[in-house]
Amino acid sequence: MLKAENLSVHFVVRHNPLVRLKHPDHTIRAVSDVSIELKNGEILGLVGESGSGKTTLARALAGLVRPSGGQVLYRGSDLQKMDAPEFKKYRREVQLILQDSDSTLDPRMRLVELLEEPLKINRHLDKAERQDLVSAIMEKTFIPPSLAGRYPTELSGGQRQRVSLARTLLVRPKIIIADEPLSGLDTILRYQLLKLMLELKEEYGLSYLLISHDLQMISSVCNRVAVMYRGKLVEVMESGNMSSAVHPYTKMLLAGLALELEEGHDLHHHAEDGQGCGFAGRCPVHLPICHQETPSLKGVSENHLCACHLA
Ligand SMILES: Nc1ncnc2c1ncn2[C@@H]1O[C@H](COP(=O)(O)OP(=O)(O)OP(=O)(O)O)[C@@H](O)[C@H]1O
Repeated sequence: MLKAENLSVHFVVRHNPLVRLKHPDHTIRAVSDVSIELKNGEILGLVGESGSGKTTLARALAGLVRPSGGQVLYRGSDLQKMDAPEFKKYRREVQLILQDSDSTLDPRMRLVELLEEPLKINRHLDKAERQDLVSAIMEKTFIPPSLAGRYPTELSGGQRQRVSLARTLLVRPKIIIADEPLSGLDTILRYQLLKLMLELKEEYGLSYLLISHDLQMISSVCNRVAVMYRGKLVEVMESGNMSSAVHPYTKMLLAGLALELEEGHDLHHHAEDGQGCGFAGRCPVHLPICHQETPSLKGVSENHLCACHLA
């Protein structure tokens, strides 16, 4: 349904001496040669530590960042070749919810206005019809009517995330890309929001790309999980099969170890800046070849891909 084919997104940063030090060609390779498909009705999880390129990949899939190489295909159509009406439809059908809902909600608008806004932009409805839809979505997303007149700063983090979800649903998307939708929420609120998202998936016929640092949470709700490290996919597998993870980085994530970084570890140094596997320097089982050749993502069993020389 939504496909990245050999997708790369590079940022050229000319005036930052620190970037120049780490990337002599001034280029940060945030996403490098990524191929993955979100299938119709699927919940696909994307995990990886900070700086691994998850948000950049999400933004490219949502049409917000132009790829440096490769393609994004939506129902077989190349995003770069869509005309304006096609692209507008695409932007409506593929919605991105960001981790920081505070920045996407206009602080000058009351909750009810925030919910009416996407209906004004995307649909030709009169005031009464808009109000009916707003009331219905508030009920579905458990936003009490008593909050209708509040501003975003007068809402809790969990309420703001539900408002973001409600705004997104009002434009009737087919795909929701949710970038850390649960971050900043306590355990109970995380569980409630996740449960709500899953219930609404069936009702609205949605497919989800869920992005998170939290492999445990992601694997408990997703059909498949893609693991990203330094701009590349290192493993893609069915989430029911996580115990057969092969890549040493996925194993570290599963053991809850990978986010425990050694002091001075450079998260933002990307694999393509040197030769070999980007994980070799941290890998407990690396071989000489890991420092010489970049492993490609290849099938290790049915529906299971891994980029590791040892796989
Ligand atoms: N607009 C930009 N200009 C320059 N570099 C960027 C830009 N956006 C992202 N980057 C860099 O690209 C790399 C990947 O960033 P990205 O935000 O995609 O990672 P992430 O995995 O989503 O991280 P986090 O989990 O912290 O959100 C990082 O090195 C980041 O500094």
